[in-house]
Amino acid sequence: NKAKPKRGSSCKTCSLCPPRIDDGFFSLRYKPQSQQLQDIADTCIKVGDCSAAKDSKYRTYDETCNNLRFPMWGVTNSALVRLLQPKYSDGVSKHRKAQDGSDLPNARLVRTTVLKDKMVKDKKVSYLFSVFAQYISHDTARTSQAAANFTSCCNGNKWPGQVPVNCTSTRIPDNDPFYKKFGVTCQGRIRSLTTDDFGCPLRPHQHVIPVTHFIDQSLIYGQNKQDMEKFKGKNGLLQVSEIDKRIFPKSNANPQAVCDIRQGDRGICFDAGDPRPNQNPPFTALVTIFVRFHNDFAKKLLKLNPKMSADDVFEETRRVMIAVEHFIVRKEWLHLLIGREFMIQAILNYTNIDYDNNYNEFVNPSTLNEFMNGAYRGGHSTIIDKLNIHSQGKTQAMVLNDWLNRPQFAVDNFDPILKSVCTTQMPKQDIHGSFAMNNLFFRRTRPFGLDLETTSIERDREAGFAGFCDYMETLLGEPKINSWNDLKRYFTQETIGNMRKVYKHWRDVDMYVGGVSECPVGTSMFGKLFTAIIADQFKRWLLGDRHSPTFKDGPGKFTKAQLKQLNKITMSYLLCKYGDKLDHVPSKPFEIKSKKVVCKDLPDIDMTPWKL
Ligand code: HEM
Ligand SMILES: [Ca+2]
Repeated sequence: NKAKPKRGSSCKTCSLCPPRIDDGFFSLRYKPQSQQLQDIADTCIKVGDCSAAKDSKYRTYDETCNNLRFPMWGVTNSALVRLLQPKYSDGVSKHRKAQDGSDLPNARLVRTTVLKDKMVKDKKVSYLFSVFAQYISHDTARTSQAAANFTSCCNGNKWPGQVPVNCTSTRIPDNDPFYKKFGVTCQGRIRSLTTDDFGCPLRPHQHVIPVTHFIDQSLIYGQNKQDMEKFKGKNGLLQVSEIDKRIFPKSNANPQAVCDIRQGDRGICFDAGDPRPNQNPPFTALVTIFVRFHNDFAKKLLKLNPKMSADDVFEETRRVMIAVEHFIVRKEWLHLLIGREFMIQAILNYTNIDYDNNYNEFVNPSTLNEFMNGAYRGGHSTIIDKLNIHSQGKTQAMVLNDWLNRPQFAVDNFDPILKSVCTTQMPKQDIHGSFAMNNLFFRRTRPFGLDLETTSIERDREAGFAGFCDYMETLLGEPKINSWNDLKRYFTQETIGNMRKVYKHWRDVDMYVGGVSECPVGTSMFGKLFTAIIADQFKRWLLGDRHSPTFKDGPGKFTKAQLKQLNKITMSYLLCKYGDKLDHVPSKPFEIKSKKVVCKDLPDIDMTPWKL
């Protein structure tokens, strides 16, 4: 069943892309790494005894002892892992230098010259795809910031001369096409935490994330047991808030500090296992759907088994929630991201969920630095600047920048948002970001804001990634790149021309910039490099998880009868059941052209396989 992609077939909107004469990714020399030895970053984490966790059906909350041989793999506050050694100029933490020893070109200049603002719509995929992509990102990654005051990173909006401690501010060129009008010469940013901050003198340093690396709904349940206790309610339920007779995530105890609450607003602000449930209204809506699902399933479980303890109801429901998240990734979502043919190559082709023997204790399930600070940030080009919402015969535009950290919009327009994300075409995953995200981001009441993609370039440099050419040659085994001309294998002429305006040498091109600019390969949304990194990452998460819901010898496996029911909990099921009152939803909600499901015709899942 090895489906072969047609050569250059995915260059639908980009007729100028080169044919992928190397036959796409099927000839990759790159192999997902299985690590026989502890990753060096593991030396930072000490984990105690795993005997209690060994046979438990349930994961620990910080994921310690998921892997019994390497019990620190993927746990909260552990370091990312790397596919390639970094190229820090001092071997430890300082930015990579250009080939001639000078600094790499200014990140904002690279952004405006190579990654230009433009909105191209995807013909196949709905905006819900992007919202779910962010769900996975908040489950598995988060840039933790060093102790610094954001406003101190620039001198007002002016370049401070010397970047203050713990900041990685970007100098905005004086002749910037947008910021010049406003006299802005600095974009502030706080550096991310590294192993050094945790007293672990790794050389070169590595970045640490404050979340469990696994796909495990930690964005709902928290990153450790103590966190979880904050969200656990009575009878196995999650604590929730009730607004206008509907269920939403728990209210935030510090709404003024966490949310953007303006005069006349209702003061709505939520809290969840990851602190970003309020970030944008469609995302808040998706978090709410999963919170509602937890409480509905938990109630049914307790009704069926009145003697079950509240703790068991909570744990079992969490286990189901995680399985549902995994199954949506495997069955409905991942093939749209990296292409079915690549899923097959990476042994990730699940269309029907059944037992497997895929767990491999030598696969490190940790989040890759190249994924978090590289490939997956490319997804920012799929963020919509405004979403048209149809409600009560009227259409209003939700301008995303006006509704960041203001979840009230999601509460007031819950079903209309769900309908809209299913029927709106997603901005295409490509070299372009939106003007709104890359000039106006978080502008609040100002006429200008931040540039999210400049931040991605800066995070690549903080991570010390080798250049794009090194990645292609060393990681993917591509032929040596000896000239700008050789880059024609991967980019359009226009992209190469733009790169040449800012980079002095082709080997200077940043990994992020090259990766996001690459023409797509096969039916993947990405080029070869980002496809390979993302496939490797999902392989780690799905195959390196002892608690995989389908691992046949695993402690977390479901019975056959339970699996049959879980197979029915699809994205359309969740929308129908946990939207407020939707009549119908698409049967494939991540795809624009999809048949309808009439919600009242959709049977509930049968709970009997959970009868004790
Ligand atoms: C409206 C939607 C979104 C907004 C407002 C948003 C905003 C942000 C912000 C502010 C950061 C932190 C930047 C930094 O300081 O380093 C970030 C990081 C990140 N974003 Fe997004 N993002 C959105 C959607 C997405 C999507 C759709 C994806 C993936 C396809 C994604 C993937 C990531 C990743 C991997 C990171 C780095 C890890 C982290 O800090 O969470 N984001 N995003
Ligand atoms: Ca997680």
